[in-house]
Amino acid sequence: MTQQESANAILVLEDGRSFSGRRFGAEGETFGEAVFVTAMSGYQETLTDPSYRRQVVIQTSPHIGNTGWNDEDDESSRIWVSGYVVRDAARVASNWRSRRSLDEELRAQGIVGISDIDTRALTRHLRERGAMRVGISSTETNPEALLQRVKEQPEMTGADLVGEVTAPEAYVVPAQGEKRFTVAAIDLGIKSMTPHRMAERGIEVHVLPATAQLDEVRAAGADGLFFSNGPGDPVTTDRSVRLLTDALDSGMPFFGICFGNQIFGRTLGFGTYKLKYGHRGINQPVLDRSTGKVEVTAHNHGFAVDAPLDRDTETKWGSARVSHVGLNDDVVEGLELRNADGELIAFSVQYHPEAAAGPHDAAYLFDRFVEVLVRAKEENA
Ligand SMILES: NC(=O)CC[C@H](N)C(=O)O
Repeated sequence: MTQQESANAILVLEDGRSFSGRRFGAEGETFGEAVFVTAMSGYQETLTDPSYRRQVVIQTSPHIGNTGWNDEDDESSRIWVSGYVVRDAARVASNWRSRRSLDEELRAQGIVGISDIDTRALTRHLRERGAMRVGISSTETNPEALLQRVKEQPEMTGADLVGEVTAPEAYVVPAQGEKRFTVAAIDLGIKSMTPHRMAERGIEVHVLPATAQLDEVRAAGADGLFFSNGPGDPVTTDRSVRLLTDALDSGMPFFGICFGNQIFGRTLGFGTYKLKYGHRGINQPVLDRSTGKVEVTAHNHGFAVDAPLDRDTETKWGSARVSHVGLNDDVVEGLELRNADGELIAFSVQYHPEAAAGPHDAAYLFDRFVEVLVRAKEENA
């Protein structure tokens, strides 16, 4: 079916604003939190990122689908977004790795989308009013009726979604080359590039379900603990805060990404809050305050840590501080914890050094983790 022949569809925001467009992907009706992504490439990685669970993703880049869908770039076993919104869906997929079109993949996975929407107007609306619930339907023609159902949907604030995305069983990603360390990576919605980046550095990664506690981390023979990205509100992560507290009490090195940064923040005693519309894209500038370098980074977060930028915070493990700051809005983008000797023992970033998709400026953070593991091993030897 060509785009011209495809059926009409509607999109309705919870504040009543509506748009009409065309069905894209599966036919049907879907709901979620409306969020916009500014990346101009990497839609396959975006769609398969488990952190987008229960979110309807709007691409600000106007042409989507040009490179089709391949068998290599998935960041997990499936598409997780609850809906997909684009301006102009590519009619022809053209790439040597493409196996099928984006529309075919969305349909095969039952993902409802909409195209031919004024995504610029929609994004400006969300920037002004903030992220909100949305519905998309190719079966309903009455926006008022869809609006009623949008208002019945749960909000993202308070949402506990990790149980819907975590691995049911533990699995191992082997180290590449000589094995130097073992790390237990708690799967809160992990992207496959993350264990890959560690494996490239000689780390054997034991990916554990989100329910894992310290005895399971120990049983894996872990030299260090890692917390992944993940969907939902960080206030729902008490179980993970307990695990991280136990791990830090036992002197275990820690590294966290995104949701992992928010959980580290809570463990250090900081609060979290919801951003007006979040950071989602692959060209967000961040300052590493320890080196003064600016890096261009991949982001996907709707919540952030509330920690002071101008002073250190004393904890029972040592001194905590904000290590990275977003240069667009001064949002906390990283945290670090140093012991009484000033040595780094645990750290995290709010953004995505695994960079799938995105620039590789922040890859040094995996090397930083290796340095922390090396020192901890030397001290325990
Ligand atoms: N990618 C992530 O880990 C996102 C963390 C959290 N769900 C947020 O929206 O801020």
